[in-house]
Amino acid sequence: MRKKRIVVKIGSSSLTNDKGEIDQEKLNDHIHAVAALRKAKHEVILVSSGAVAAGFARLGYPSRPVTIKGRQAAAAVGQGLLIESYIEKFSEFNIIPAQILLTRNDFSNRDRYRNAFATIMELLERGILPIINENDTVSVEELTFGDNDMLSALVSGFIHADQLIILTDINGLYDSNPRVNPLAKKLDVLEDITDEMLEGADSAGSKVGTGGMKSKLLAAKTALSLSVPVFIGHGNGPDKLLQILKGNGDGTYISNSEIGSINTSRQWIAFHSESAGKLFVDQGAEEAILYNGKSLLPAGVFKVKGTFEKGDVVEVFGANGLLGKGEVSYSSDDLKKAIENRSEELRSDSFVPSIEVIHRNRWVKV
Ligand SMILES: Nc1ncnc2c1ncn2[C@@H]1O[C@H](COP(=O)(O)OP(=O)(O)O)[C@@H](O)[C@H]1O
Ligand SMILES: N[C@@H](CCC(=O)OP(=O)(O)O)C(=O)O
Repeated sequence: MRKKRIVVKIGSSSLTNDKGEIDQEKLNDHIHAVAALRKAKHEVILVSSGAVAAGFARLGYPSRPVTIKGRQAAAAVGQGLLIESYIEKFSEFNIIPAQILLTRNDFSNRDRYRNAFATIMELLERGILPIINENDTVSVEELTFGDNDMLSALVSGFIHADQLIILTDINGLYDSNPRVNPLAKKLDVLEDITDEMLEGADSAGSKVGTGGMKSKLLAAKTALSLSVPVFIGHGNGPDKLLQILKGNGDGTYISNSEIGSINTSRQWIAFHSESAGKLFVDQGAEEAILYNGKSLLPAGVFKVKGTFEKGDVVEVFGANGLLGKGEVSYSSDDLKKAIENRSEELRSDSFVPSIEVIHRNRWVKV
């Protein structure tokens, strides 16, 4: 089998018990499976939850804390315990783990995004195993990824992974929550995540997990849009991840061969950038950027809203609403001037559009 780059996301329920401790047996199982993948020369990146679940008991909480500060304190204790266990157990296989803690902000800031990317690449090149978790201590609600499922999907796209494996406490996606509906049917292979599936997926998870199956489906949808195939399910033994890669996993496979890959800087524009302004374009421009793969030229822009600099990201609107986002080659002041000049020039019928407002390589449709 060709060497692959694989992101493995391990949920809290697959690492810890209900009492707030790391389940050494479950952890050992994952360690052996990751070591087997590495032995087969695949590159592995772990996204590991479990900090809160591994830490709350030591702080004297009877169950997963409900307050943000309680969860953050539990994560601060639990993350150390988790990494300690990973380092110790992986050392038996001569695998060196590296801890990476990220927030949503680290992705929306372009420099931090590039730095995180460069660090992960350097680690992989040196044969290190990156273990990523959300930086819970500084993540207030609006700065979180929502859950580690979405974090694993964004990381998979970011590093152009060949496969995202989401390990959880259930063997895949069912058409409704099987813990509530005993007649729920398992879905083995999917090409897309539909609204109906999202409705059938509960956001209630296990006692220690967050987001339930719904967050996994939303993550899978994002991974698919980034052209990364996804597996959701579980398994046992050192062979489980290799078997999943071979298509023999106990879970749901989600992939769509029609989706093309999207480069890292366009991913940043699509998923992480904050918009600094709005452009309104005419019908000709709409057709050019949506259907003909063209750059947006000043001639097609009739209104500019907001104050932005060259290099910022703006939203582009057509007659029926938002069309997409792109990086502008003009500041708002210069673009407004270009439009005003154009009106004057048009009157004299000699207007020649200068450089593009948004280059097609810096543009993503919604
Ligand atoms: N449609 C569904 N199919 C499968 N599981 C579902 C569905 N809806 C909700 N669930 C629940 O999602 C749980 C897994 O989510 P969660 O506890 O957040 O996992 P993790 O800790 O691995 O992230 C399952 O144990 C199951 O109870
Ligand atoms: N950063 C948190 C992750 C919480 C989370 O998303 O949990 P899960 O639903 O088990 O993947 C932790 O480590 O506890």
